[in-house]
Amino acid sequence: MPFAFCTREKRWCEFAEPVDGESTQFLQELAQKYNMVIVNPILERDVNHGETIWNTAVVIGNNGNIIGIHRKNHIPRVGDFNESTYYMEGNTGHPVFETAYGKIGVNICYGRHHPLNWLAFGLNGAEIVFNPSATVGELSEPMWPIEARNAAIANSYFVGSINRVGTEVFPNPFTSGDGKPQHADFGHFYGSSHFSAPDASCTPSLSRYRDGLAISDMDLNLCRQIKDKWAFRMTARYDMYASLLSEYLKPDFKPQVIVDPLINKRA
Ligand SMILES: NC(=O)NCCC(=O)O
Repeated sequence: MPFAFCTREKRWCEFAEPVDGESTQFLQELAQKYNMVIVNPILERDVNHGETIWNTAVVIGNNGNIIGIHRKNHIPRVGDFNESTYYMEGNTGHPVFETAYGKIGVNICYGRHHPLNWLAFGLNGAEIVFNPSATVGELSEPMWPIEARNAAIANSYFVGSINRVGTEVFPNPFTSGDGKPQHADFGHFYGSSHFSAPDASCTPSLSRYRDGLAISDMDLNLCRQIKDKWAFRMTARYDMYASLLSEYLKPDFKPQVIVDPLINKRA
């Protein structure tokens, strides 16, 4: 489907489909035929819950079976990414799917800006986290080579960064409350898909302008080897952060700031 969430027009909901809908069925056949695990990002319509719309990744096993789903946790409210008009934050947590080829998680698009989102897939044992994205150059390109690579290092797993390629123009111009004149062009989806590894290595990126297929070997033993070497999990001090977060969530939270009693002395 077009990445039409910029428009806020509800007609694009017509593209929504159930988890086992047309696109999943199409990919189920391919998964079985080619012995592949496939991540299928869809606009999900949940008919059992009042037609709720979600941004969902369906994970299909190499026997063509649906292993499970993950719903996007963090919904952007930036630039033309008016996705909150269509769906709410996901309710599936941070599932890791144990497949024939490894334990995989899916951090959907804007979730890559949230280090705790990456962490949670790691805590659940992910060996590869895929980040299917639709993002444009003007907004996020400077961040693109950094965030996933950093997540791979910090969490001792591989990351697959996947981005849409090309430009989309919509029938009706839209605005996004950012002072820019109305426009119908969403901007350039800059592709640049690649894989990052826990040892900080990274594959070359695919093109910014053409569709492509990235094929990469991944030795999943590297996840454990890097954990043994760097011990990030063992040195992480989760207890300290858990207690800070639980304090932070309280309405009467006071930031731990110690003011220099002499701060104004030279004024
Ligand atoms: N689709 C989506 O979540 N895009 C947000 C933009 C970004 O995170 O770069």
